[in-house]
Amino acid sequence: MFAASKFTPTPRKLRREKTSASSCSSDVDKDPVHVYCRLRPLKETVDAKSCMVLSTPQEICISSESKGIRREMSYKFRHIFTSYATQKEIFDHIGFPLLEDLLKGKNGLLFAYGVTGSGKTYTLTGDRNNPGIMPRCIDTLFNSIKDLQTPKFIIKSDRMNGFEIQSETDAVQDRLNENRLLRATRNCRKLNGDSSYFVNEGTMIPLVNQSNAYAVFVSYIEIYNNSVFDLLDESSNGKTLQNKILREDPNRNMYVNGVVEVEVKTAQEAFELFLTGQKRKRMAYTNLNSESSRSHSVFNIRVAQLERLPVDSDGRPIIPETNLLTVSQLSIVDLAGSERSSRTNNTGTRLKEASAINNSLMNLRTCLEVLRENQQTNANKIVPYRDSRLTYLFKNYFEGDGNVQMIVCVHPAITDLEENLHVMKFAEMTQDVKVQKSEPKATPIITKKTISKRVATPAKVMNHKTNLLTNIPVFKFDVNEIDLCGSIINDIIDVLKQKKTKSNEIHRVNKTFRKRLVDIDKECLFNKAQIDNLNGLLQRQQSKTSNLETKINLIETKNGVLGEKNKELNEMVRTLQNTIDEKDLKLNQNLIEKERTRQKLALASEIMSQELDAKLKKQRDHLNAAMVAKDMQLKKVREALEAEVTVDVNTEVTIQPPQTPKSPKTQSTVDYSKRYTPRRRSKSCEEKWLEHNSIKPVPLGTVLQPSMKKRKSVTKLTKASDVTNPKQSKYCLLAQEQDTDGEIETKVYKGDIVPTTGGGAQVIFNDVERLRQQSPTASD
Ligand SMILES: Nc1ncnc2c1ncn2[C@@H]1O[C@H](COP(=O)(O)OP(=O)(O)OP(=O)(O)O)[C@@H](O)[C@H]1O
Repeated sequence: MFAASKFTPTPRKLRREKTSASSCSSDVDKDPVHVYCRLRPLKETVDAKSCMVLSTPQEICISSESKGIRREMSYKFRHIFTSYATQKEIFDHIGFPLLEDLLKGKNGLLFAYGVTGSGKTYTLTGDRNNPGIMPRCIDTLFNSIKDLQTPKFIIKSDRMNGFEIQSETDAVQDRLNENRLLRATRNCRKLNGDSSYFVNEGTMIPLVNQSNAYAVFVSYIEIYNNSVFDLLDESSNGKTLQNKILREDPNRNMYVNGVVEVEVKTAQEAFELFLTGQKRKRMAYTNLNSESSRSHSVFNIRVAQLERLPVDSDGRPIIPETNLLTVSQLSIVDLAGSERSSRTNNTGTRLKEASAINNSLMNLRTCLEVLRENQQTNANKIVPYRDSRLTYLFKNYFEGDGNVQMIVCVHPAITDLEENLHVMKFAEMTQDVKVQKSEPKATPIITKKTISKRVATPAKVMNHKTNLLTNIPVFKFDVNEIDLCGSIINDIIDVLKQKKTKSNEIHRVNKTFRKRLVDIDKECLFNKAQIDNLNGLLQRQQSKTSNLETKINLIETKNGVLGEKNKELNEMVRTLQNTIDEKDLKLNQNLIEKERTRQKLALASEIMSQELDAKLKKQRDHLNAAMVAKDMQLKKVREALEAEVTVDVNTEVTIQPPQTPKSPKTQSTVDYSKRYTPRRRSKSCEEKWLEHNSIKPVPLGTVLQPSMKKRKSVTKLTKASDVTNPKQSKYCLLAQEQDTDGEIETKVYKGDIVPTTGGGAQVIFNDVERLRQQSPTASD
């Protein structure tokens, strides 16, 4: 980006010497940074009054009142433009001198600084009706060099801050290529008539060196979020612009690597390019400016000057093998406005942009402060140019390779006061910084290719010879040694041949070297992109690894805790296992014991069952015998009853149900003891007696009589139903006999009639009453 010429690298050492020399040089060789101030008209929407008054064209007075305290401050600048100042006035004061210097081969830097919306873009660019400094510079430049321009592509940018001079043949070839490209792609560089900024007021620089041929190149870059982008880069094809890197050339001049530098031959072409770049520039709506620049933009105009080329008989230029090339550059920088987020209320992307803008402006301020301190106190502090792209790109200017000018734009409303005070303070301080006066530097350049045979003319040959004959050894000869002339001429021819061969060889080597350099540069870019990718990958991997490590640590800690728990549980399991084993053992023992007991019981039960069987058999036999005896007795009782014989009352007559021997094996076992349990009749139930008398009983004649309310008296039991009648529940048998005294004794045998299962009944005697009459007179 900075003026430089190839093939004449200044060693770093020399450069350092120069820097130190410059620092020691007297103030006569230095120029202070020229700072101008421009007040813009008050915004219509703001009803605030202006808080600034011009005391003189160089001094501005700012008054403010806060909390009842009135403050007044004044700032001095090289010149202050009021809000009535026209764009032309501004150009005449600032742009014109810069342009003059540019055509004299001197570099210049003009930057506009100020709060957002203060009129920086307006001042530098302007609008259709009021073109700013930049379009006026372009216009004036082309007005001045109109007929002094080199044919296109004679001087060609190598995109590494250098230029090369081409032969006319190569230039023609390039021109054809360009035309072909324009036709094929309808490139936006093709003139489309949009000359929004085109002004032609005919302004010209008067004393332009007429013996030089000029070539003008423009480039347009922006620094957005501290990254550099080429606004004329057509390769982006509407996609996102590629981030460019800043480099130092062999002369330690900063430049944007690979930036597109377009050679323009008319002002209109330059405007077209500017508009193309402007469309790509990042602008956005903010609370304070509807079209706020979100980046710093730099429009570069480079002028390359060659000694005027001779022309052949056809009027075509004759390109010498070497020539002095002077390159100068004017950088017009539209800084993004400083802004306070409290006023803009920016968020998201806008806020990020604002932060990048403020950071780079702050760094610009720091650099200038350090520079001033170094100059004023002879200190040797490091100027932090590298901290932001903006300052790094322009470091050469501040170190003395160009004229630096600043225009401070101010909106004089009270609302902007606080921010304006900061701006003014900085601007005033900047004036104290002194910059080495820049001098034009002409660099010898070797033509890229040998002169085309087609354009060779005697004039050219002469020129060619003149160049080649420099540094040729001097051959002296005497007229007496005229014979030697032939050999001397041969020697001269040899030397010339050698020189030409060498020159050709150098050119070839040079060409190869340059090609290699370009390749290396491309490789470097590619490698850089790859390194960036790899770095990104590495960072991602590193963050992944650290995440994983954290996870592993956590897992290990958990694992340790779980291991401890596991140990405890294992211990518990072992204890429980032991308990289970012990219990199992006991259980087994119990089972064995139980089995033994069961076997014993089975044996005992077998024995008992045998014994019981034997006893049962014995009892059954006994009962059978008893049954037989009973049956016999009953038979006798029946016979006795039937024969109306007196029953032996002492014998209890019981009709037993038939007894079946109990056998455990017989299923139809009947529990007769239960079945034949005498049923007790309810006492409330009235008892009915069956009174069994003799045919003619003797009257009882006793005071007490047997208690039988209801009775049925019979003398003979003829049929079973006499007894089984269910209404009768009591039976009594009256028996009378005479004792030894001749007294009649009546015995009443009482019993319950109990029904039997066979449908019969049995009488169970349970009471005997003896009734007897005794005379009180009878002797005992
Ligand atoms: N001197 C002036 N005369 C008339 N209009 C002006 C002047 N200065 C600025 N303006 C107008 O003010 C508005 C904001 O100006 P401009 O865009 O130049 O501000 P800026 O400082 O570049 O802002 P930012 O830093 O946000 O990009 C524009 O509409 C512009 O036309």
